[in-house]
Amino acid sequence: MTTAAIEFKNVHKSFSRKDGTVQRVLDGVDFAIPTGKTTVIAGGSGQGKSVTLKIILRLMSVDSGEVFVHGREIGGLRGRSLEMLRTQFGVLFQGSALFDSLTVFENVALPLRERTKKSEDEIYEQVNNSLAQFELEGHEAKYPAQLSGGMKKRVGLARAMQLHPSIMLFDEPTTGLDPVMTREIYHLFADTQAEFGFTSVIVSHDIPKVFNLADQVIILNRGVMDVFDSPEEIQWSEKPHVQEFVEMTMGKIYQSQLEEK
Ligand SMILES: Nc1ncnc2c1ncn2[C@@H]1O[C@H](COP(=O)(O)OP(=O)(O)OP(=O)(O)O)[C@@H](O)[C@H]1O
Repeated sequence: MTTAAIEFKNVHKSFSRKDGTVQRVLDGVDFAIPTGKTTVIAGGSGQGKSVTLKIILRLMSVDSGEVFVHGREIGGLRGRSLEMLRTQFGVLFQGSALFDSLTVFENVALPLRERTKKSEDEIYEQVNNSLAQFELEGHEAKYPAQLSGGMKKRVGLARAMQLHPSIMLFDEPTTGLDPVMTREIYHLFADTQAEFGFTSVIVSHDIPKVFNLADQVIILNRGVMDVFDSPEEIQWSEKPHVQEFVEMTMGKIYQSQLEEK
């Protein structure tokens, strides 16, 4: 059996509130994200999706339990080992996180300038190839404010791909996009993944659209995660916290299926 790209074993994470109470965000979570596949982590607002991503990147530590990336437990990593861990990830956040004062070219070139010893000629060639691949030719001198929402996502994706990550993390990647643009961006993710073969983890509220992409869906509700291989499996689950999630979201799924017809 191949090693999972990411694995959580009995992970707990709580926060102390000002009123002295404790908020349990992850309450003994177990899951494995298979290498080279697409996993969607879905859950309502405030259920701990972003916390999960921060734990994976070791931007946040766990209270107890273990987290493995490509079979290596990451809790004890420090300094250079932690840096090495993070270079395995490409990240695309909600707002694309582009630097407003940098052009498209400079934004995409940034990881190469900061993290590699490549010459300017090599950077020029690699970035231009990427811009062509992500259909951004002719826009290299533009600033983020001059781009559409979909173009910003493409620039963010091009930048995230520069160091050839083995795992891509997408945090609500289609926020602010209309349905047509959303579909285009998800196709682009799928095509890019097919070409580069990375493991894809998508955190999203956008349940109907992402289900089409997912090899596996993890539902996060009330501190518990459940893993499913298909939307049908989720729908027929008898677990109360999954049913609660289904009630909140499935109406939206049917609505979207009607709209597609
Ligand atoms: N550093 C922190 N200190 C205290 N509480 C935190 C911290 N980070 C997150 N939380 C709390 O943990 C809970 C989960 O937060 P998280 O951002 O992971 O939710 P989410 O599922 O990503 O929600 P959304 O979809 O709204 O972004 C929230 O109630 C949040 O207030």
